Amino acid sequence: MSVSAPVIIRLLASSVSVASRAGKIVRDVMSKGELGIVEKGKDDYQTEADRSAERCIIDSLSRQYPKARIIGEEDSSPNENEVSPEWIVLDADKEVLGLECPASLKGVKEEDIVVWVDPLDGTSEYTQGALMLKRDPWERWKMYLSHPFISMKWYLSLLQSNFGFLEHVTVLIGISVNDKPVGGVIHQPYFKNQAGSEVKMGRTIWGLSEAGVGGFTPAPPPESIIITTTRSHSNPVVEKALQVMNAAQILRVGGAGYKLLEGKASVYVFASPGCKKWDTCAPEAVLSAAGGKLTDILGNFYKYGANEPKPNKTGVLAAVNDELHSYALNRIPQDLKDALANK
Ligand SMILES: Nc1ncnc2c1ncn2[C@@H]1O[C@H](COP(=O)(O)O)[C@@H](O)[C@H]1OP(=O)(O)O
Ligand SMILES: [Mg+2]
Ligand SMILES: [Mg+2]
Ligand SMILES: [Mg+2]
Repeated sequence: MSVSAPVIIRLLASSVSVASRAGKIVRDVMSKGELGIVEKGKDDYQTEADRSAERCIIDSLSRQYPKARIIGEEDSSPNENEVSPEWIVLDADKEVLGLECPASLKGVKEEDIVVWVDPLDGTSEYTQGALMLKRDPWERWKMYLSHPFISMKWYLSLLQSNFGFLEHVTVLIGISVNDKPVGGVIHQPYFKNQAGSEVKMGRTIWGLSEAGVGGFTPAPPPESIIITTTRSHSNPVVEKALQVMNAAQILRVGGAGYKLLEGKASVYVFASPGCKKWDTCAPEAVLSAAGGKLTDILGNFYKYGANEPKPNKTGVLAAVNDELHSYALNRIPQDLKDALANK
């Protein structure tokens, strides 16, 4: 790797490479079928894929950037014996390495950086996707019975969804400096790239403040207001904030990363706690590098320093540009904003 490139560029390039490897781990765990689901809290689950992908990312990055602070959702403490050597990725994406570093980021030191890692965003959709890979209806029913958190309504909607919701799953690596997300990687393990008759799985998107985005072409915003929101963590306040938007359509999809990428919506509204710093750091970096804005429901930016609280207590409001962000912010009633702020 070019040691002359500024550390932000090198770290972003390393993150692009390791995110793809983590995506392969996510697919491999699914293919094996042993998900190892652990309940961390209400509506909050972890699988073998979350744990292994996190070890792959944190071990790979911390070996190369020991002075950066790296925080992962799953809190898996490094244990040399358990890390498979194939999970250590030391190469770096060539396209990102060749980027011109913005002047404001050239002087950033490794110790100034905080990295927020969500090894698998969209865990609900991932576990539900596993059901759909069971072709035998009896096997599928038995697996459903071992997923006590999937309601019958969801099970029926899954049966209609054909491939389940695996496409909503992403791997998120967000890079912050001075509390601000400046670089982000969003990898989609289940994105299908059609090359002739061959299908290659996986796509990686990156964004760097003042430099732009790569790995995809941001679509122009739809002409009418299309909102995206949670499909698995809704409640009456979340619904109230959606009703006031006067939207032409509401798309309910899983994961924080996928909502920002989907391209079909222009605003993301989630008036509830639940998302954490690792859910929003990478998406905020990519969105803002593409000209968008992500704040809480009150219009304040979250801070991404290592000692900041992890939960995004006051929800998420994101839009593809400032104008739509202001529109959505002004529509949310003050009493709803106050209720979230005082929770
Ligand atoms: N109540 C919650 N408990 C735990 N995680 C949540 C909660 N609400 C949101 N999240 C996280 O934010 C992501 C986006 O939310 P949603 O899919 O509901 O729109 C989820 O995929 C989940 O990330 P993760 O899957 O990494 O645990
Ligand atoms: Mg989780
Ligand atoms: Mg997440
Ligand atoms: Mg996660």
